[in-house]
Amino acid sequence: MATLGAQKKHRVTIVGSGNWGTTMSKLVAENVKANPQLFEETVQMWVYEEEVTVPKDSRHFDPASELATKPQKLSELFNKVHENIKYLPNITIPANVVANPDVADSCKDSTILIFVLPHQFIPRVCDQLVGKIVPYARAICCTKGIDVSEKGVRLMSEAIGMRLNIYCGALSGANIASEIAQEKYSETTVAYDPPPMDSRAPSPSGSPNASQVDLISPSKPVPSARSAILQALPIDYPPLSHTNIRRLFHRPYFHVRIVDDVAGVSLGGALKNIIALGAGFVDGLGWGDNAKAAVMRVGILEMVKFGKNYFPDSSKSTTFTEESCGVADVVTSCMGGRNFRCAKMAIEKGKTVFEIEQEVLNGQKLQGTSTAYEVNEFLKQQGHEADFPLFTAVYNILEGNAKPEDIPELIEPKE
Ligand SMILES: NC(=O)C1=CN([C@@H]2O[C@H](COP(=O)(O)OP(=O)(O)OC[C@H]3O[C@@H](n4cnc5c(N)ncnc54)[C@H](O)[C@@H]3O)[C@@H](O)[C@H]2O)C=CC1
Ligand SMILES: O=C(CO)COP(=O)(O)O
Repeated sequence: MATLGAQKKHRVTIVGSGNWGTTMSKLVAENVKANPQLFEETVQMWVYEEEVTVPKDSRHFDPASELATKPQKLSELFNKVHENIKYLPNITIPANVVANPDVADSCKDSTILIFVLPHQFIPRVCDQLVGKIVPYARAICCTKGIDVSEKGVRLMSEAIGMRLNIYCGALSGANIASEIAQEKYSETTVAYDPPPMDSRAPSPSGSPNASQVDLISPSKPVPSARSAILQALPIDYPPLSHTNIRRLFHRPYFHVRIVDDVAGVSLGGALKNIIALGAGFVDGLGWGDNAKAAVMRVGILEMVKFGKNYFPDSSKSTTFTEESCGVADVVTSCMGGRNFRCAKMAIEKGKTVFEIEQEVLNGQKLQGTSTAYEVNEFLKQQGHEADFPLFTAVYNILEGNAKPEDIPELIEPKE
């Protein structure tokens, strides 16, 4: 690891390289370059390897050349042309992002792991990292989804943190990746609130220094199970204070607000994808903006209720209303998100959302479909399906048990 005198620098890995993952690599790479006292210049990006063929109109290759016609490994092509031609075409990514197809190698020695994978792949990828990362690494989950099992519901940040024994915060907001990649202004919400650590790990370079402690809310009790497994960041690293976390993500075109409500931020991102499917269904029927607004209103109420009911100690309803990760993300997702667009197209073309996803997304993944199933499985476990009529209606439409035309009746409060 590179050092600056006695001070080490944080090494950053982006775990994921889809549409948002690659966009995240761009903005983080710009920020590590702008903050060389805090971060190593090279940003690793784990690429789920696949063979790709360069599009005929690619700006990088002569269409007649062998490279333009022969399938190539996505990671190798990325490192050659500094563009993810499959998941974020026509956007140049800074040269300090290095694509790496080996997930353990990409995360080795990194103190900051940024997870940006479709949520269904998170458990398997984390399992490959167990025992392969530095024990005091910190993670931020930019994935939108939840983790449901017979034991109940967990945030993706919890799924990551518990598998890897590290602290994991969350980043979520009204963030359509292609707009951010083009440096169009948007806001986001970062929740970062690791439990306070009593002291920093022993360091050869000196005793713990209060100004460098990376604790954020000293007033919060440390849950004993978590404090037992979490390791303090060694003193010779810059603290991961809110200021430094903000330096990692904030750009002139990407404004960051930091909060401590990891549950609220994570739930907003996950649940809005179900609402966006509902909005797409009514838009696909040609019912117009009033119908869409009705679906959004009911969806927002269910989102707030879900947090209150199932994460009562950790989520705050104000996060949904005041921060980008709540109502604002519902709005943008119901106007231009992939879940909205695919649900709308499914109704217009008389196909299922799953078929449309395969046909039009070129490998990108919807998160609303699996989240609707996961939320429904959890609500069934609780016997609470009727308390969340929109979430239940979206699930039933996906399953073929209800029609989009039934939505007004399905979401009407029952006597
Ligand atoms: N694209 C967007 O506008 C935004 C996406 N997000 C969230 O970020 C997360 C990641 O989404 P994107 O980066 O957009 O991905 P994407 O949907 O564009 O791409 C799918 C990704 O999954 C990878 N993949 C396919 N099979 C895999 C496997 N078996 N194991 C591991 N990876 C595999 C592909 O290589 C690709 O990188 C999702 O939870 C999404 O909701 C959040 C904000 C904005
Ligand atoms: O999360 C997003 C916008 O904030 C992107 O939503 P989609 O996955 O529906 O495109």
